[in-house]
Amino acid sequence: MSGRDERPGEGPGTTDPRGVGPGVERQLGVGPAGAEPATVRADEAGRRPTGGDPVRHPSPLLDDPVLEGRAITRDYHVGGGLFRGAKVVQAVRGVDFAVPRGKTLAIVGESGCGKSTLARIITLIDPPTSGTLLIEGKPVEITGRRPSRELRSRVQIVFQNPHGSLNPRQKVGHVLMEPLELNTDLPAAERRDRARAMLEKVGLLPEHFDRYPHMFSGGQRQRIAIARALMVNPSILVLDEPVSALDLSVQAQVLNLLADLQKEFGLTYVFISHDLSVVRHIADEVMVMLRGEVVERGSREAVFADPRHDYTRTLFAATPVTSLQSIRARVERKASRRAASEGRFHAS
Ligand SMILES: Nc1ncnc2c1ncn2[C@@H]1O[C@H](COP(=O)(O)OP(=O)(O)OP(=O)(O)O)[C@@H](O)[C@H]1O
Repeated sequence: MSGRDERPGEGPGTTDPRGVGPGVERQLGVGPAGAEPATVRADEAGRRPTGGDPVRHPSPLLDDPVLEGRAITRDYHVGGGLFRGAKVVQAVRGVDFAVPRGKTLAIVGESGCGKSTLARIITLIDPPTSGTLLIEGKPVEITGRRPSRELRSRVQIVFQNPHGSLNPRQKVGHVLMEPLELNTDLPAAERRDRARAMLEKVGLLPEHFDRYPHMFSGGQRQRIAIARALMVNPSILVLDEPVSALDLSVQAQVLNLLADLQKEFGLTYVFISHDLSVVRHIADEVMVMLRGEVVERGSREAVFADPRHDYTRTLFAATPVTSLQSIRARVERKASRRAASEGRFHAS
């Protein structure tokens, strides 16, 4: 999704990474003359609102959801000053979703459609302006108070950029143990054991505990970020473009790892991506967003086989959907071309 880096250590309960947290927003909310803020859609390029009900394909996945959103809306108040009212940007509008345990909901849509905003709401970083978020069947209160430690540990997030999301000054062991320090009362020895075991779960080695993030490749760093997210035993993982900063062959490895971890821990994923090849590989359910609203939703098979909303069709037409096998084949072709040209170089 966005190319921006998330700050290290950011997690549930912190303010918005762009610096407009709920507190600041409240200050911006009312202009001096008490005028109502002007309300605009997230997209201000003069395009028409989408309107209408979203296309809903029949979905077998909606029973017993572990994560549910009902009519979630998020407004941001921007601009304004002493003599001007703030403008309200509706980043997310009336969004409903439901994901059962152990399944993957993919959220797709172009830049600015509200994917990150929704991710921050689901991970309890940012409260919705209205609507209800339910985690494991329990509604999350929007009271302005920080959600409980227990609740925050149920949902964790992995960001796009493994370089930006790991503190370069902290050893991997520290990076992994930090969420346990913040969210649990586990003794230090147990925290260490759990961190070493988690490194193995994500395909790294226990001795990597004492190394620094810069000593790892991009794919390995994303494995570290995944391990950190799993340290507090979450039931839901929000994966915000988790492989888009990686090379194609590494993408496949990380996606396979995510699939294995999902099976092993019964994890529920919310997978945010603009890459339809990846979505086709990993999603059970697909939700297409446009300008803050859901325009189409359904099982992966239904949405890919029969996209009904004009926007979904345009999105699919603009992005050729390739299978992971064909990505791997492309990578292998590239590698063998490289090997052949190196051979020529050495022969000359
Ligand atoms: N903190 C904020 N303050 C003001 N406006 C914001 C804020 N966060 C998001 N927005 C606006 O809300 C809309 C949705 O943004 P969001 O980042 O959720 O979209 P996105 O689909 O994740 O886009 P991208 O893929 O580019 O990150 C955009 O118009 C954006 O400018």
